[in-house]
Amino acid sequence: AGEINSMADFFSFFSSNIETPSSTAHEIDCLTANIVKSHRETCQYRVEELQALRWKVFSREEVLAYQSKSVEEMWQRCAYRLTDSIQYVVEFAKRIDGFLELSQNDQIVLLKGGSLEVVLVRMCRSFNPDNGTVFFEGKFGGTEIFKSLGCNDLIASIFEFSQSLCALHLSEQEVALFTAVVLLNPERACLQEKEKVARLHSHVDVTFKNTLQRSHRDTVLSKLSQKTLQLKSLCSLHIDRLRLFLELRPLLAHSLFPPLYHELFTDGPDAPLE
Ligand SMILES: CCS(=O)(=O)c1ccc([C@@H](NC(=O)Cc2ccccc2)C(=O)Nc2ccc(C(O)(C(F)(F)F)C(F)(F)F)cc2)cc1
Repeated sequence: AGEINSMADFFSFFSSNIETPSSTAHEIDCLTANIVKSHRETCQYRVEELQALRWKVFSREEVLAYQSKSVEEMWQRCAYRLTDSIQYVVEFAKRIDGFLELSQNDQIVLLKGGSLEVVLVRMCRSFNPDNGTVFFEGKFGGTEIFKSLGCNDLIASIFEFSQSLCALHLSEQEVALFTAVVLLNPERACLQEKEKVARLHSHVDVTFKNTLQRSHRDTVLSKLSQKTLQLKSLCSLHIDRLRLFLELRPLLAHSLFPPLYHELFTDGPDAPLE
């Protein structure tokens, strides 16, 4: 142990031995309120809006029209839609207390690694489990409208994932906390201040677990950890398919996709998120 021969030693000894105080119940309640508020402000469509639109299902003709579109056009439409949703996730992240205090690099690492995962979790709110349809370009359609993408396995897995997530009947508060936990993942590669992200993550994780336990939904907790693994593989499958698509069309890539989509999902030269 360091000898205390001077005031400097005393302060260095003393400061290195203060336990970082575990967050108080008050801090946790503030964080919960902040995350739920941030989600509500950036969720893109409210659940009530999406449910009120469920009756709007694509007609046979509209389905055929989608199926006769080129691969390029369908990829472009999905990329634009996803980029739209990702912008809202970026805004959600920026409103989480502590996120903007992370280094710019770490903010980008967390968004590159987690934004699509958060979109796919949020997307389950626009999924109708009764007829297996998702809200896309103004109406509800099944996997058949994405046929010309040429990724039926990816689409099928995304729909299955949405179906299984719907079965958990997550409340908006649970979606807010779960997506914050997914986003603030300290295990993302290349984080500069891993401990800082880990502290933020643990605060949200504790909050999320407390919320579920208080509402006697502990079983959901065990299912969600398995969902997180599925989410990881789903997103890497999505990104692999995108890369495959882009590699076959190097010229199209830049003209076809919005810049943010490109920055997040290809390893092109990194540019800071606007
Ligand atoms: C994610 C947040 S939320 O639940 O609020 C929310 C849900 C659905 C959409 C939906 N909004 C539109 O369509 C916009 C609009 C409306 C009217 C005319 C034209 C345009 C939308 O974007 N769906 C949608 C489904 C599926 C996809 C897949 O790419 C994926 F992989 F994500 F699931 C696809 F592969 F299934 F296509 C990608 C996108 C937006 C937000």
